[in-house]
Amino acid sequence: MIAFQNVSKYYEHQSILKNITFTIQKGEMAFLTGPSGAGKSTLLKLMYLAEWPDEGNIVIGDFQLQSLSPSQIPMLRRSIGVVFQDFKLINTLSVFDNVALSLRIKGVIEKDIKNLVSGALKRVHLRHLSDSYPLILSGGEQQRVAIARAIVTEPLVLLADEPTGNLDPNTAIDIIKLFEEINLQGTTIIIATHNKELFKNTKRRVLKLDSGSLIGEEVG
Ligand SMILES: Nc1ncnc2c1ncn2[C@@H]1O[C@H](COP(=O)(O)OP(=O)(O)OP(=O)(O)O)[C@@H](O)[C@H]1O
Repeated sequence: MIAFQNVSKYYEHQSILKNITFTIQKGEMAFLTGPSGAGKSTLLKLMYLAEWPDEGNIVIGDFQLQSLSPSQIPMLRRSIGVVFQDFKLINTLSVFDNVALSLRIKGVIEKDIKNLVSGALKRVHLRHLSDSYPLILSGGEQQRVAIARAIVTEPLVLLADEPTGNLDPNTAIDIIKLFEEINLQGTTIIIATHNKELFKNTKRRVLKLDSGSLIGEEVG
């Protein structure tokens, strides 16, 4: 499903990711861990095309990144959902409208938007907050809205970059349980975190990154 083959990335001639090779199976939920500055965010950025590799090959589903045509780039971006530490919600839009935004940009008709957004909010257990605005929600609730926004387009892959970094430990575990539920419904998920507590006892693969190199993997 996802394959990195000898991928390297440089910023200003400095090597940030070094010869990275790994695969993630379709339907897998895996963690990517390592200390601050190890390159976790950069590695995720290569998957959602915020950055491009300088060397090596990346395959995501049916897409080979090195031979993507310009018209395939938006198609690939649409098949990947991303969740960030700071939620990145639009505070002047309601929960419903935050989740609906990408569908509206795509031109989906309002009747379908209503069904899709309700479905996504149900999956994150937030339907009752549909008309609320982000700033009155707790951090955990805001992250659930961000997750609903990421899954409303039914992406093949959901990427999460330190998704619990702004949350207290119990809320963080609840968010990981939510990812588990979403994964059970078939979405491939990769969660980048430096927080070992998140993958302890999950029995999920944990890829370990240090100073830009994959130094091994373990089972959480
Ligand atoms: N746009 C950029 N230009 C130059 N250097 C960058 C850029 N983005 C990241 N870096 C450097 O690349 C290295 C890896 O950064 P990255 O954010 O991928 O690490 P990380 O493991 O996600 O760290 P953290 O957990 O602190 O977010 C760091 O040394 C960082 O300073």
